[in-house]
Amino acid sequence: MTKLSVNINKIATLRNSRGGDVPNVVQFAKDVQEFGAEGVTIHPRPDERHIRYQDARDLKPVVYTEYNIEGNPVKSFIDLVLEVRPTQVTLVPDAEDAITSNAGWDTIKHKDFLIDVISEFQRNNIRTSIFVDPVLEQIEGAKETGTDRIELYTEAFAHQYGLGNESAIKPYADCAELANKLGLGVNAGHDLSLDNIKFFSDNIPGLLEVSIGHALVAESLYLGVENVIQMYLRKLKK
Ligand SMILES: CC(=O)[C@@H](O)[C@H](O)COP(=O)(O)O
Ligand SMILES: NCC(=O)COP(=O)(O)O
Repeated sequence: MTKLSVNINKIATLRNSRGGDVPNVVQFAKDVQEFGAEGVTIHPRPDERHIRYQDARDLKPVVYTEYNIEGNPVKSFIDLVLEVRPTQVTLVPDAEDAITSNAGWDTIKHKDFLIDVISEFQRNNIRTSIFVDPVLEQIEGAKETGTDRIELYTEAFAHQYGLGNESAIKPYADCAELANKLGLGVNAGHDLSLDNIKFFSDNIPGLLEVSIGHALVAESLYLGVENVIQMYLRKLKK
């Protein structure tokens, strides 16, 4: 069974755009779990433009499913994760000015750094995952770092599948197979959506978890807007 972890970064983005506390990210995390989500993911960045470090702390007591914190392991991020102690930390090599994550780790070049950071988290009983492109050498490199899991970066698949290219699944399926063989758990995320998730999960062996945020929030808007407009109209009726 593949677990669905809901990335709530976009909820924080919406909140921050008005400066208040609407929508409330803690309440949202409680609600998505009530609705069946099997995990909550956040991706705090150093500029705190969406999820803030304080949100990570505030969410800890309410996330009773899997709590996954993603991010680039700069010192402030490492300190935060060690303080909050989520179920899982996912290491992502995103530049500070990147709009969103845009590449996986070079697990060969950064092997020593990753070994150090991963062992520190594991000593503190935090499961580790590292964000990787679907390249076999990178999966072999990931194994060398001692990580518990990998997260396959699915942007390329999502883009190609949207254009009708089903063969874009192949490198992901091959990498998942290799990871299974090497004893690495397999997660996946980025641009997964209602359109592509079934095909993706049907074709990836041993897929343990997907984290989905951007599309899930956009889809929730589209699928909820009719209901909300009707509710307003009912309240406006004299
Ligand atoms: C690693 C990954 O793909 C996601 O964490 C993604 O970066 C979501 O973050 P944003 O919501 O900030 O785009
Ligand atoms: N790890 C991927 C994630 O958390 C969500 O990415 P996206 O669905 O917002 O692209």
